[in-house]
Amino acid sequence: MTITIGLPSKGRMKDDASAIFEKAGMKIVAVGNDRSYRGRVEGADDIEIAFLSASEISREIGAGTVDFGVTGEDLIREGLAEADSRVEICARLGFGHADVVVAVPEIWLDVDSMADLGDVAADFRARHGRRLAIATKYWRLTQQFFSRQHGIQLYRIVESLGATEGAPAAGQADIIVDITSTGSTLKANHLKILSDGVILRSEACLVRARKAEHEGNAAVARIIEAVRAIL
Ligand SMILES: Nc1ncnc2c1ncn2[C@@H]1O[C@H](COP(=O)(O)OP(=O)(O)OP(=O)(O)O)[C@@H](O)[C@H]1O
Ligand SMILES: O=P(O)(O)OC[C@H]1O[C@H](OP(=O)(O)OP(=O)(O)O)[C@H](O)[C@@H]1O
Repeated sequence: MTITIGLPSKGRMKDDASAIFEKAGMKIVAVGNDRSYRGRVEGADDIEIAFLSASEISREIGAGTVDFGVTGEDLIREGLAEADSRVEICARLGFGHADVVVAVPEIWLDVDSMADLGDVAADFRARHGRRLAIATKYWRLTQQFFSRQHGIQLYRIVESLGATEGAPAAGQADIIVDITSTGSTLKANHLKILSDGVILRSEACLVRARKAEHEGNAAVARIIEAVRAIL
């Protein structure tokens, strides 16, 4: 069986992901020229590398078209329903740290927690004639956190594909759910994170598609062991 590993082809995780594999004794070499989206591991003919974007990796692992991948936990949990039954997080890799958070305008002085936000959502329609609007690209995580974990049902999600932090000032939404690492984008947009508003602490992970053929496969076990050994 050939084992396919999805690695980031671009973006902030690209270099660190390749470096982890190299450190673990799996040197990645491109097949063909530098712009090729296929690679292999030196000395391991049974491993193939597919270079994909971080969010494609999450999707392909869910579909089982790659066996392993390196991507952010946020993209796994946002991209896949019932993620834990479909994929295994084999290792947390120590880079690509970012938190998915609920942030509200700093001037909402009496809103500090999800309970406070629940109160605001409950009488938002009476006060403003519409539901509380949340700008985000994290639909699934937002719904799980608001509806299932906090019992907040009265809101509307406004899809945002970029510059999410600007949505409240632009009047497109009231609050946001987005990723933050240093916090400087939130600050620049006068937003604050709620005290219990961290939905997920994400980082880059080695993720495996749960497949029957992996059971008892020595090469699969070796890849996991090699990566874990250097962390
Ligand atoms: N400051 C940050 N902003 C956004 N994402 C970050 C940040 N720090 C780490 N990450 C993580 O990086 C991953 C996304 O990486 P990147 O933005 O490089 O992907 P991408 O190449 O843009 O993918 P795609 O084009 O498919 O969206 C996510 O898992 C995210 O959690
Ligand atoms: O907390 P901070 O350190 O300020 O980082 C957070 C910001 O960084 C990312 O945007 P980026 O500009 O990287 O663009 P992208 O979302 O298109 O990757 C992310 O979407 C946030 O807006």
